[in-house]
Amino acid sequence: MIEVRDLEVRYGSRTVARVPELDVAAGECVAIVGESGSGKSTTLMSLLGLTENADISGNISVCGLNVRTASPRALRTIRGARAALVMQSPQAALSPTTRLGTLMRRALKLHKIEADPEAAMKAVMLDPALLRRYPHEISGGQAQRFAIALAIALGAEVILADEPTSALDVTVQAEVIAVLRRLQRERDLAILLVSHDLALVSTIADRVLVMKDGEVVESGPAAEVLADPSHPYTRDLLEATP
Ligand SMILES: Nc1ncnc2c1ncn2[C@@H]1O[C@H](COP(=O)(O)OP(=O)(O)OP(=O)(O)O)[C@@H](O)[C@H]1O
Ligand code: NI
Repeated sequence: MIEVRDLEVRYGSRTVARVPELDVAAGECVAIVGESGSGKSTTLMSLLGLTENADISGNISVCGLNVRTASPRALRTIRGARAALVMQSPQAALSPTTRLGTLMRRALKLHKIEADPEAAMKAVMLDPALLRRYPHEISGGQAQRFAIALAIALGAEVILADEPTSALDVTVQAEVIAVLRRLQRERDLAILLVSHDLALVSTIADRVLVMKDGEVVESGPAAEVLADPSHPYTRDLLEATP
């Protein structure tokens, strides 16, 4: 579902992310971990062509679409429905004056998809009654789960999730991860997850990429990398994990 080769993202003369190889198959979860500023979000956003003012080179394919050469229209279809982005603070991306239910129905109509909003809410363990609320009336974790519910309703095949980096949000993250994990199994979703939290990643990811200063310093099966890290940086990251 995701195939990346020789990706390089630059802002001006500065290379902020270099990813030689990144593949995510259906039903698989790949996590990008690394400290703040290591290039995780930049990598994720570049996969949907959402990095503004960045110079990008390399090959990016998402749901079979060549993201770098695709028409704006083809890109919109992928972004809106087939590959869903779950952001660090999804509330900011939702219209503040529109109820969640209206938002979901509009998105379904736009993509000409028939789905039951209440069933989608239940699939992410949210009370369907929340559909009557406005985005500012729900918590950050609920907003992230709503973004996933929206993706589910639209029939997304790929989920790109950028986890909150605040240490205070651990329980919220665990909630969101639990939902993703179940959906991955039930719906054969391809998940690319960005996180700074190795403990969390170890519970869901099949494979891990460890980034530092824009470079992938280590990658491989999650169990192997986390049990026996070969790079000193990964060892430090693990030691810093409670
Ligand atoms: N629009 C931009 N213009 C210039 N530099 C940017 C831009 N966006 C990000 N950067 C830089 O790219 C680097 C990587 O940022 P990125 O947001 O990808 O890190 P991250 O690993 O996601 O960090 P965090 O865990 O804090 O979210 C940082 O040094 C950041 O300052
Ligand atoms: Ni980030």
